[in-house]
Amino acid sequence: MASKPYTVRWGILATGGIAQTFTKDLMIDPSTRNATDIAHEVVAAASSTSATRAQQFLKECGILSGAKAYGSYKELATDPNIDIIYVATPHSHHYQNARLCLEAGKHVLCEKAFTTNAAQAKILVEIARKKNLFLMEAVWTRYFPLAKELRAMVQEGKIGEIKRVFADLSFWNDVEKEFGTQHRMVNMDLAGGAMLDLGIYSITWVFQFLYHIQPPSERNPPTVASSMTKYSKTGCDEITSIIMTFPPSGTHGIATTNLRVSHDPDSNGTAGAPIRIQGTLGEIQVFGPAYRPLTYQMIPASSPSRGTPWSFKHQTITRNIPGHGMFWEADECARCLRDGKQESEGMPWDESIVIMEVMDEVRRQNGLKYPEKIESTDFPLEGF
Ligand SMILES: NC(=O)C1=CN([C@@H]2O[C@H](COP(=O)(O)OP(=O)(O)OC[C@H]3O[C@@H](n4cnc5c(N)ncnc54)[C@H](OP(=O)(O)O)[C@@H]3O)[C@@H](O)[C@H]2O)C=CC1
Ligand SMILES: O=C1OC[C@@H](O)[C@H](O)[C@H]1O
Repeated sequence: MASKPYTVRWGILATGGIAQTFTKDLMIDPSTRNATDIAHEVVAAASSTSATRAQQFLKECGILSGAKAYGSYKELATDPNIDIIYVATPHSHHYQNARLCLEAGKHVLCEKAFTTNAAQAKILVEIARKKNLFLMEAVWTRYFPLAKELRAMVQEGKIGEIKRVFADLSFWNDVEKEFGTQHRMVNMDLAGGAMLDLGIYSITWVFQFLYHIQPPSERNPPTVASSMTKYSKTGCDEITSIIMTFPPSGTHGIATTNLRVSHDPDSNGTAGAPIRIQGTLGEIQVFGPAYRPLTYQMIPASSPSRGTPWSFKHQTITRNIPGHGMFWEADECARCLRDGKQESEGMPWDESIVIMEVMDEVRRQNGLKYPEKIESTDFPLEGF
């Protein structure tokens, strides 16, 4: 007889767009993705606005009874019936909100970008370590079966020695009209800007191959060269391009993001791959927005002078998703809790910190500072 699934009780902190997408994904029967060992239950949600808003959120997510609705994040953090809290506030608030939950003894899954800077990330990790709690940055893309499959393929040398990764996540926005000055995408008080919101996915694609799957002795932080163009109305970055060089191999990762032109200009994925993983035997191209990869193409290297080694077949593979795809990271959290792990192998603490350090360095090189209050490591602060 099959054993009972390990059930995790979730609390949802904030009621915005991604909180809703994530919560709806949690409600999908795990067996639809062949997961029978774990299960999820949403037991509470909190809104900083009001308990009524939290109640409405639960209803919108299809949770009609049983779950608690709180009008403050503190009440959620101290609810003894919750195992893990999903933090879904703007970047500016992650440090304060995740720390609130950790200090109250809760495991935490915190949206990307993890914090506004590496100093804040290090403190969260230290608290989790000392309190024996699970903590993970919600880089959901890494838990897609497609991403895992590609990491395994590249690690086993399928495309030869890896030399370079290009990754872009950019959207054709009418920035002034769509975001104005207050939207979280451009608001400096909310740590807005292209890099922390979108560029982090480009960086994560580079890191998966040039850092994460490297042998431990060769897993080193990259040197960084970068350029940023600022949005004249708020001063956040609207275009950021980063070249990372990873020692000792000297491989290059080029991560780009842009709020004014798209990685997918015709909106149907036919204009070229936003992600290219290049090895000495060929390359893998990944299609779909960098956060939600759906299709990849394997292209063996070939040239008139060197011929075609045909180490693998030219092929295009699409992996369909039974939902939005955020449940895979939630499943990972459940398995880590079940197995007593404090961090996830797919997005380890050290890597979240190194990525925050890369983004700190890019901001330093380009003179981008967020307001002192949201870069502060003081806790607790008024207004969060
Ligand atoms: N993984 C993914 O695919 C995605 C991740 N994200 C990440 O999720 C986070 C939230 O993004 P998103 O859901 O789009 O944002 P929204 O603006 O839709 O929601 C943010 C929520 O945070 C709460 N909040 C608390 N304080 C503030 C404040 N001062 N200003 C605004 N909101 C506040 C609010 O909920 P309440 O009033 O209930 O407290 C609000 O609804 C970001 O870190 C973003 O990078 C975003 C989109 C996709
Ligand atoms: O994480 C994200 O992915 C989807 C984007 O549209 C969103 O702005 C970003 O926060």
